Amino acid sequence: MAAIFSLFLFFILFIVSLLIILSFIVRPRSVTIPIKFRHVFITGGSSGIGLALAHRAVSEGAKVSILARSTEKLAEAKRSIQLATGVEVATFSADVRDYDAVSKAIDESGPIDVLIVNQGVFIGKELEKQSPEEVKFMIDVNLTGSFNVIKAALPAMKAREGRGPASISLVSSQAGQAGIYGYTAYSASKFGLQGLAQALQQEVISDDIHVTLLFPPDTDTPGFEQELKKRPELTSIIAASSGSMKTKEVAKICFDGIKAGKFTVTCHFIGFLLSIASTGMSPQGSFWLALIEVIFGGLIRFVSLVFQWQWYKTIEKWSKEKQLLNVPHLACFPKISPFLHHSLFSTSNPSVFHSTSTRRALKSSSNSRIIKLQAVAETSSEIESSSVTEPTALTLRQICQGYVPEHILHRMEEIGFVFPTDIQREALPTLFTGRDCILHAQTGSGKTLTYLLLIFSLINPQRSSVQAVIVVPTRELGMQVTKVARMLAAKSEIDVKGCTVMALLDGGTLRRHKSWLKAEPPAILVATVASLCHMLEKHIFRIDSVRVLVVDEVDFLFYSSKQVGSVRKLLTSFSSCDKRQTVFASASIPQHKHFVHDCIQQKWTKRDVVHVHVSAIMPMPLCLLHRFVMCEKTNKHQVLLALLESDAPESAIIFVGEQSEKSKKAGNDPSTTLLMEFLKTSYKGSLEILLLEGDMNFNSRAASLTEIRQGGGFLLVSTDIAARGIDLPETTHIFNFDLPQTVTDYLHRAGRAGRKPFSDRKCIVANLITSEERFVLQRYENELMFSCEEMML
Ligand SMILES: NC(=O)C1=CN([C@@H]2O[C@H](COP(=O)(O)OP(=O)(O)OC[C@H]3O[C@@H](n4cnc5c(N)ncnc54)[C@H](OP(=O)(O)O)[C@@H]3O)[C@@H](O)[C@H]2O)C=CC1
Ligand SMILES: CCCCCCCCCCCCCCCC(=O)[C@@H](N)CO
Repeated sequence: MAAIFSLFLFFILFIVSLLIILSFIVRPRSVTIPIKFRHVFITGGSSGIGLALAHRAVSEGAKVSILARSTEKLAEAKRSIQLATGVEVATFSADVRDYDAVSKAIDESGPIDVLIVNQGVFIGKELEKQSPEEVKFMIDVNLTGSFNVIKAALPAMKAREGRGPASISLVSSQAGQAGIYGYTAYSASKFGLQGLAQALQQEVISDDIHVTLLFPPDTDTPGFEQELKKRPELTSIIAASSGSMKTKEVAKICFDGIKAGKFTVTCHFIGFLLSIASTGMSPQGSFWLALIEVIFGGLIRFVSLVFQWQWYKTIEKWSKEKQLLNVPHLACFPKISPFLHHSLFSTSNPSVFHSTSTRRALKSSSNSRIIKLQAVAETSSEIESSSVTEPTALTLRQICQGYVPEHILHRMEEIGFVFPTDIQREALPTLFTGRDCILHAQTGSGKTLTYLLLIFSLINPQRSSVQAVIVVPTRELGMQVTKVARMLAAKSEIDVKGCTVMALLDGGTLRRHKSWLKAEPPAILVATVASLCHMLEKHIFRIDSVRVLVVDEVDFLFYSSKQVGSVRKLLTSFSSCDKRQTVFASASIPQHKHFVHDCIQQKWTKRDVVHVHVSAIMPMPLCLLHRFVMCEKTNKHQVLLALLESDAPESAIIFVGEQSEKSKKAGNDPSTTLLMEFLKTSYKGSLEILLLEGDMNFNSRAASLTEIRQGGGFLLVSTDIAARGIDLPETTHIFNFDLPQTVTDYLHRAGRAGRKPFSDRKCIVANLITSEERFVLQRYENELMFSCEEMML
């Protein structure tokens, strides 16, 4: 007992004396940096963390200047701060890479008391895939740019007199404390700040200037949103070790850290551990923290090794799966290799994540395939088909008999769906066995009817609960799906209880839907992601017991970073893949093997998900004539005008490329706007000129669409995103004012014309290209098997 007591006493004594020693030796001494009435200068202050810091500084009574490149974003930031606080900030447009410009801006702004070097760019990519320019860009902006800013500000900061302690703060990142997969250049640029800061602190301490390094985790800023679209999945998984935070929260913690004059500022507990694990020769002003570092350093190193172990395990797993997924793809086309018309069935590696390619025998009946698919249950499968196979004799009714209620089949035939399309013939038998499916087939191939028939085979109209949910990316597509579902569900006989379909789409009146959902839940719900999540988060209803969850245009949902988080939640938190049947539909699934793999790994679908791919071997509607005109970039407007006059379309869609980030940053008008202006002044024909843009708000999009539907011809200027899922059968001409970025985009665009039923009118797809673009178009021709003839004007 006495031994234990004396041991304890010894321990306490040890700690206390350590603390006393530390309290003497820690340097630099801690200070408080006053903010009120002082000049706070923030680089990158027009967006994200920098903007949030500016808000805080202003609200604490500082005189604030912000610097960034884009004058537009600066003006917007200025407006937002003025709106929130009534105070005007000074703005300076300069690129931190340009020392002279930065220096001029800083001189103009006056002596600085608190300098926050926050600008930063990040492009997460494996080094192998990163261009030397991108590497240089990150080092130049993040590291060299920081030197420029500090160097320009330092003389006046040092010369300030009697204004109390000053601060130079640098926004690093947790990726500046630990190297992270995908961040070679970014991590290097941010690690550089550590060296800069440590050395600088020694150089400026005698001028009472205190250096602070800030280490945020992933933060939901506009810059981060852009980054998320592209960064490797592994980067996201590893970065998830420390979660993500809201911009405001991060800014508050950082600002408090700056005021407290800390050298290292972390944003949460994991960040704190990380800072101790990576502390090295950082100065430490707090003796309490110094004590923790001394006592727990070793233990925290152990924790960091555990993290590393997890990361390396993940990386290993991914690379193995990637190899497995690279099993040669058994895609072959009957037209080219007739001997492969026999049923071909191959299992590759007997591993959990393997993908099996099956070839459809030309005349094998669908039933025999089900048996084959059963044989590989517990593995993901792939059904490949090309659209030039002979149609089998089975009708849609025969395929659906026994699964889909009679009155629905009856309605289906009344509406005119008698023979199955390829995707229906391929997918329905599998879907009826209850397996999850990825429906991968071109626009207009009948995917909607495919999943609707599955839904009707499963729901019980007597039950009063939401039994099927269809998630769509846009309101327009939602309305179309709802229309087809309602047409099928319409009661044909009095005694059959019809099944209700509700459209819960962005821009609708949610309040009315809320009470409807509560009082009488519809059997089928067609919803856009945002509205659906809103309802689920408000606990208006639940989707954990739905029988089927369909995600339509799935690639688009995942492409849009705004929606991706919500879609993931729908798939994994709000419901579980084991309890439902999951169907994904899309015209294009880039890297579909990866996608199948993700589905399984992320538990979006069950492990035995089937990828049904009706490949686009002859995807172009035959009624289309493809043409191109070669012209100079500067001459495109005139050429378009000439084409509109010579071709006299009944109705046309003019596709314009999405505006690049660069051009947006430069403050240019989007090309859609420019083209609209041009047409409005120069086009003398009778067609109504309309604009459809992806980021137009719902009301203006709806307005455009209604105008179109009112008949009369139209000239619709649109981007790819805006035109997704929109059906305008009157279209006779497609003008690719800008060449589409990908082959699938070409297909999507061209597929917008020639959809008017019973019309034998030839429709035109005209491409306005520069001579350099000729080979790109040629590639599309090869891939999609059409030929494009040159047109002379
Ligand atoms: N968001 C996150 O997840 C995390 C971010 N960070 C770091 O925080 C800082 C801010 O990031 P965040 O708010 O997300 O970024 P944003 O992309 O939202 O904002 C970046 C800001 O920097 C400006 N900027 C970019 N390049 C330059 C340049 N060459 N010269 C001058 N200004 C420039 C931008 O304006 P303009 O383009 O007009 O020049 C903008 O104001 C960065 O240093 C980043 O590395 C750290 C950890 C996590
Ligand atoms: C004891 C040791 C504990 C270790 C825990 C380590 C957790 C590290 C996670 C690193 C996350 C990196 C985020 C980068 C954010 C960023 O800068 C980009 N989003 C760019 O904007």
